[in-house]
Amino acid sequence: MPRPRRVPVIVLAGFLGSGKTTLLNYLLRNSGGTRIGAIVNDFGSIEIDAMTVAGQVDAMVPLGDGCLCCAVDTGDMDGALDRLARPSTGMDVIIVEASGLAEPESVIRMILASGSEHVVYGGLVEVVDAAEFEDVRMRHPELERHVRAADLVVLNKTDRVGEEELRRLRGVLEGFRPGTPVVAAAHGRIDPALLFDPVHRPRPPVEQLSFEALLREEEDGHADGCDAHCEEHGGDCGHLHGAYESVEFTTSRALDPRRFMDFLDGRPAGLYRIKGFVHFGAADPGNSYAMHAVGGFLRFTPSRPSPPGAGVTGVMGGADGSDGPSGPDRADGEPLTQLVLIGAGVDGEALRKELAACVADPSAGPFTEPDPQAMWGVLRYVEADPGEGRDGADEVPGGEPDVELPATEADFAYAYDTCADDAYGHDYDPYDDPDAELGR
Ligand SMILES: Nc1nc2c(ncn2[C@@H]2O[C@H](COP(=O)(O)OP(=O)(O)OP(=O)(O)O)[C@@H](O)[C@H]2O)c(=O)[nH]1
Repeated sequence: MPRPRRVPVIVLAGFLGSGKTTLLNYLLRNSGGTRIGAIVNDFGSIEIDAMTVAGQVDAMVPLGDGCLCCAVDTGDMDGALDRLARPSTGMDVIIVEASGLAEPESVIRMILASGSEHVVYGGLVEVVDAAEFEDVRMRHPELERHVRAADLVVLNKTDRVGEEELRRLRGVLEGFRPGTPVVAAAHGRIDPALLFDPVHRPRPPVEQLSFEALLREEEDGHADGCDAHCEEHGGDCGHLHGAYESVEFTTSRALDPRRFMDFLDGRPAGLYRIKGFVHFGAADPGNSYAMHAVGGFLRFTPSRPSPPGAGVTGVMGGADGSDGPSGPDRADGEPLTQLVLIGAGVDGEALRKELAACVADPSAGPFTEPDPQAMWGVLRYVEADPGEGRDGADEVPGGEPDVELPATEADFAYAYDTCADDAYGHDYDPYDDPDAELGR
């Protein structure tokens, strides 16, 4: 009897904010005819990554809160794999996006141990943030182990470092495990054939997987999720997520852009990652923003309106034809602000209070006159979605965003364009530019 066709399962890992979701979305947009199923594991109960991926993928299963690698009960993962891989779905490949704090080896072990006869482990892709790698590995040397376990290393965010630094980093990464391909990329734009067509891969990942290393760890008693191990070690299992906590913040009321920018400017050093969707109500009624902070990096991306009828869960339901980040909405169609903040040694309660203090004055209704000046602080960090488009056709950094700007404010549009032109400069300040000040 012929063996059933088995769908390769690729693990996409990398530290917080390194660009996993960006890369996944790029692959989804540029997959040609390949049918991709995605399993997304968010660290934090608001599934921001899942929201960003849904709508672009053939089938997506969010695995929700907490680190996949900690799950003692692997039933969710098994169920998701089996559902996505069963022959009736016609799936060609499944990508598991691990949380930014997951132990990739644990996730791999889960896949290897899967009871599903329809899947086969397809390799580990480790995404490395070129701009943050050295700082992060000083704090978390275990990152080196993650890179060593990879079958393909994507050195992402190359646009944020100079050529010399890039060469140096490439050397460092190649040195961890000589022979493992290191691919440089900006905005996760790698050749999908590196992942989807094992025949054309530089090295077949399944062969490259170090079963021995995994088995050795298993013998060391650190293989079935980390909970028991964590307990034994007083909560410190050496896994990255042991030191981190996530804080969620949701409000249906608009944020005041000035207060919110003050909050971001003064964020505590341990608060490494913030992601989610923000709306500023009267200050900018035409737009909601996807926002990302990674270390000192901050970006707002105008998000597309949710598809009609998406309701409270936005685009979480799966393929819906939209092709960009789309924020969550309340049942009445008004946008929601939803943020996940992830950090080490942060005071969650204090952060929530500070964010609550950023809520705009309720007397300013959602659609009163826009206040362009209030938005200037935000606009300094706005860029169009650079991952947009297929095959790089319209992937001009800082290109014209596909969103409606406030029609009443030509000045606002001018400031917006000018900031967007400087999307990668980080230091453009409309306050310093007399020409930009009122768009004249
Ligand atoms: N400049 C620059 N920014 C990038 C690049 N890749 C991703 N980003 C931005 O980095 C931020 C984080 O990217 P994500 O793809 O969400 O990172 P992630 O690894 O999925 O994040 P977590 O799931 O929180 O771990 C977003 O603002 C991205 O637009 C890149 O190559 N260059």
